[in-house]
Formats: sequence, structure tokens, C-alpha cells
Amino acid sequence: MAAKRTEAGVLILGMKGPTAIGTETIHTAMIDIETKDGQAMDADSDQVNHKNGERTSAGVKAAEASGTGESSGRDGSSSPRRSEFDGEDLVYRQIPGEELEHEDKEQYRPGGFHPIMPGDRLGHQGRYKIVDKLGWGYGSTVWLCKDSEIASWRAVKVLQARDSNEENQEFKIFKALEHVDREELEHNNIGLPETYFWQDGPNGRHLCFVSKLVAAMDSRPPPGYGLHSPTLLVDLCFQLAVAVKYLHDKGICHGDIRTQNIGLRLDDAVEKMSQHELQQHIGDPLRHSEVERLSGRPAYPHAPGVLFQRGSLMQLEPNYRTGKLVLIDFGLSYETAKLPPEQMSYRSNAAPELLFKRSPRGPATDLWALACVFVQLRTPYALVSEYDTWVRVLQGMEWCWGPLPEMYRSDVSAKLEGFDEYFVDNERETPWKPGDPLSIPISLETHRRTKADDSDQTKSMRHFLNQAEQNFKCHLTKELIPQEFMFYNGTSDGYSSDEDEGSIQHRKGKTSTSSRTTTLPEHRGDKPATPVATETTEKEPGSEKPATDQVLRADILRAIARGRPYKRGDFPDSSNPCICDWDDARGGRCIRVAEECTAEQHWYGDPDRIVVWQICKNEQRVLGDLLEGIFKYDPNERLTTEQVINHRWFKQRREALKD
Ligand SMILES: Nc1ncnc2c1ncn2[C@@H]1O[C@H](COP(=O)(O)OP(=O)(O)OP(=O)(O)O)[C@@H](O)[C@H]1O
Repeated sequence: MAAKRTEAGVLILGMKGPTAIGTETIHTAMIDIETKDGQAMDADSDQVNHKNGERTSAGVKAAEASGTGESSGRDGSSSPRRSEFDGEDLVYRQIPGEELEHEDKEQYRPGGFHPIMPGDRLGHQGRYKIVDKLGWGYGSTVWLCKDSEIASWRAVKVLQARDSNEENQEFKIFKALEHVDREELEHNNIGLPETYFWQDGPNGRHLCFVSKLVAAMDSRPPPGYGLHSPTLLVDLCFQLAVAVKYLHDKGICHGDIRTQNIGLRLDDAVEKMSQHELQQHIGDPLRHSEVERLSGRPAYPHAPGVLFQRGSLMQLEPNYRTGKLVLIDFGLSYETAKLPPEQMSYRSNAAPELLFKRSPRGPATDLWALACVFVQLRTPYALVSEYDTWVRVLQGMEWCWGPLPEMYRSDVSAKLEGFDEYFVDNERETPWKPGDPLSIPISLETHRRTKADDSDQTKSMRHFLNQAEQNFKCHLTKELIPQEFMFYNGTSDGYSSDEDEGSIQHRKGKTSTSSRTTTLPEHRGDKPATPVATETTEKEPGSEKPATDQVLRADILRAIARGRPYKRGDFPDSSNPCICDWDDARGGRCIRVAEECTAEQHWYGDPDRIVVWQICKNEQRVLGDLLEGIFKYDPNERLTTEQVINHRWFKQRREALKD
């Protein structure tokens, strides 16, 4: 997916990694953005030994050869080393679809990523020993490292060389918060790096941030990690709001609030684990593919010989849960008073003013993204998919929030002229009128439907949650035995639910989502960081307990698990289920309970686990009210973080904090 530079100078980036949207897995890679200052520096490829992925880091080797070691420390500086780099030749062989599993290998070039492999050492005197890859983004690769000085595990984020300078936004935010008491940052769920250093290598000089390990969420936590308890999920949303408010109070906007930038703090015990112990949880580094140049010349020194899949610390999280959320990745953050001249953004969670207008970003833009994350955490849905094309995003917005208002229409209509995708109504005979959705058919059709049962457009969020609630989803394997599934029939505390509220049965055993061999230990339970207030519940006016027959019952699921054939009569009539006895590639079976069921609506999940998801009517109403207060097309009308934190949805959280 290519970057779109909007007229506002905002870069809307495509997303990394795979996701499942219905059955559609859309593959997009991070995209090339022009080198700002082109710190093209090269190294001598002869200095690197490479055989079958076993190698010494080009950077370390080079430094050893020069006898200087890496430049390190806060004032670290070094001069670039020369190489025989021939730019024309540095094109890598692409394997279709492989970019899903690892960073964009085209960025292994001068000015780009530092080539790193497990076993390499970074920092002054090789202080950080690379053990595994934890992730990557557009601008960096992130590595699990053993810090030899403090004998603890750390994450080291190594930025692309072209972004590695003191004008870097992440660097500026680090500097702005560097002197704040660490406890204060921790208390406010801010995952600021602890320190940084500079690393020289064949592709230039890289800024490296060192952070405590977190279990990065990356997307909504997968089933099976005990992160489906409504109480915990609402608490995570609350903690995120606290983090964003803290930044806003300091005059900083995060600029990139997505589940990918949320981590869950791990218990301190993880820091002191042996490598063996750690790898029992996350597995050994998993090789993904060799890196080959089209010319046939060695990938070195600019690229590693092998790319590795990332190891997820989420596998550790269930057993080392602290319930504490941290907001990470300040790469797109900025001081509100000093907007950077060039703004960048991911399309996912991007507010309309960012997508459609020249408006500068600000706290209200963060608020929009915050609300998107609330939805993503508390329901299994993303409102607008991060993988969608620009027009699809427009379509999604109109689907959710109604026709675009006047303030964006002229910009958008002009842009739409170039599109002839089927969902844009190019053939309409009448001119656009204010109030018409600009995209079809979903928005028009949906709006007719929405209007039919709820004439107030601002109720669209409730409508969304209600629809989502009806679409229970579950997923299970053929081998699953009756007791081995999780059944979250509860809702977050404070809301009425069915009598099975909160009952959880958890499957123990090996995970199968990753090809790494790992064991999922029994988790510590759903432990929100904010203690749960014990007193009960705020009853919403007009709230009603969901009828039992609308709730998917455990015994039916058990029957499913036994492999019994189904018929509609197995379910309560009112849920009118459609059972799709359909096998996915991994032997999982997907069962969807909904009014109608089409292949596109299946959900790909972990076939070892089953999750039943629900938000009761009462909570739909309260959360709907909060979301409606944030999802305003006009940024000036959105709630502030202060108002969000004080909203009824978080009442139990606030009360718990007071106790
Ligand atoms: N402290 C950490 N502990 C564990 N994993 C981490 C940590 N920091 C980052 N990661 C992992 O690395 C990934 C990339 O990190 P980050 O988002 O900071 O990089 P980025 O280059 O700024 O990405 P993007 O282009 O998406 O903004 C994260 O999504 C996460 O999976």
C-alpha cells in the first residue's frame, strides 16, 4: 500500500502485518516515505561473515574492525564508515505475502534499518545482547535484549538511520519527559523509554531506545489470554484514558493511539528470568526467510541474511499479569503547541479532520483514536479497518457516524472524483446534497436501516454496539473437550447480566497460533490494575436484564464441542442462529450465531479456543453514550479526556481508585 500525502501534508500510512476482517485477510506492507536527510552511509561488505544466517552483525564487526566500538551514550557521535555500496544493486528478492511476517526488507539500505540478528550485540561494549525480535514498525525494529550491565531483559528499539537525529519526534518527547519522576510516569501508564544510545552500522547511525519489556497488544488480544473479562477490558480502557489525559495535561499529543501501541506491563520477575525460562514461554527465534538480492550478491552488509518472525511476550502475559497498561511508541507524538511541519499518521483510528482536511491535529484527534481503541478492546470489532483503502475508510465513517458534514464535503467530493470503486456512487443522477452519504451502497442502505429504527443519528453508536452484541462469535476446535473453553457471559462490573456472569473456564495446554513451541500456563486470572469497587451497580434508567433466551448458553456450546450436529432448534428461537459447519485451514471450526451467516462473516481466530462475547443492553447504552460524545465529526464538539475519565462508563474505576 502506498503512502498518500494529503493536501494537509499528512502522510496516511498503510498498516503493517496481517489481520482478519471477516474472512478477508488483507496484506499490506509499510510503505516507502522519502528519505528526509538521506544519511546514506555504507560499510565494507567484506567485514561481514555470513553463512546460512549465522553471522556477526555488520555494525559490530565493523566497529570491531575499526577498533572504536559503537558510538554510544547520549552525546555519542561517530563518523560514517565508507563502503562499496552500489545503490542500483540493492534490490531484494520479494516473496509474495512474506512482508506480513517481518519488517519491510527494502528498508535495509543506507538510511534505513540496522541489520540485526539474534546473537548480535548493540550499545557501548556490546551491552545489549540480541536474543529475539519483538516487533517492527515503519520506522524501527524492536529487539528482546539482555542488558549485561543490569542483568535484565530489555526491549531495544532501533530506529531507521534517516530518522535518527535529535529532531526526531520520539527523541524530543523523550527529552521533554526525561526528567519526570519515573513513578509518576508509571502511575500514569506512560511507557517512556528508560534511556537511549546511538549505534553505528552499515546503513548509518541509529538512535536506539531502551525500554522495559511489555506484552505488546498488537491487535485485540487473542482468545485464550484471559483478556476477555469485561471488567479487565474496561479497566484497560480506563488506564489508556488516564495515559492520554496525562500527556494532554503535559501539552503532548500521542498522535498514534492504536492497540498496537498499547502494552501490558509484566511482573518484575520476568526481568530476571533465564534465557531458557523466557524461551520456554516465547519459543526460540523463528527464522522466516533468507534475504537475497536480485543481483545474487550477498545481502550483507546492508541487510541481515535472514529475517526472523517476532516473538510475542503476550505468551508470558497470562502468567505474569500485572493488569497495568502502558502506552508506548512516541514516534508520532508532538507537543501540542509545536506541531511538527510534516505530520504523519496511520489511517486506522485517524479522525476525519486528519483524513479529509487541512486541520491541524491536536488533543481532539487523539480523542477520536482513543474511542476507536475503546471499541476495539471492548468488542471484537474495529470500527474502521486499518487496512482499508481511503474510500473504504470514508464508507466506514459514513456507515458508523452518518453522512459527512459540510465541513469536509468539498474536500472529499473533489477527491472522490478520481475513484470509480464500486462503492462510490459515480452513477448517481442527482447531485450530492448536504446530508447524502458520499459513499454507497453500505452507507445508504445502512442509513435507511438505522434511521428506520432510530431516527436520531447520534444514536448510531448504540446501534453499532447492539448489532455487534447480537453477532456472538465463537470458535472452537474439533478436539476441544467440553470443559475446555472460556465462556465469558459476563459484562463489565456495574452492568446487569445473565446468571452465568463472569464464569470462565480456561483451557490449559499448548498454544497453536504460533509455530513457536510454547506453553500457555494457567493465567493468574483477570486482574485489573484498578481494583474493582465491590458495591453494585448503577442501574440505567429503563435498563433491562437481557432475556436468558437471548444468551448463548454454555450447554449448547458444550454440545457443539462434542461435535453434535446442530439444527436451529438447538438454540433459543430468538437468537435465530445459523450454524456454519465449516472447517478452516487449521482444522478449527467456526460457528456463528446470527440472523444470517455468509462466508464473508466468518471469523478467523485461534482454533484452540472459544470466546463468547457479549455486551449487555445496559452497558451498550452507557458505552454508546460515551462513544457518541467522542465520535463527532467536528473536533471542537468532542469530549475532552477529563470528561472521558469522568464518564459513567468508568464510574466503577473511579470509585475503586478513591477507596
Ligand atoms: N517495550 C517493548 N516490549 C515489547 N515489545 C515492544 C516494546 N516496544 C515495542 N515493541 C514491539 O515492537 C513493535 C514496534 O514498536 P513501535 O510501535 O514502537 O515501532 P514503530 O517503528 O514506531 O512502529 P509504527 O511504525 O507502527 O509506529 C510494537 O508494536 C511491539 O510489538
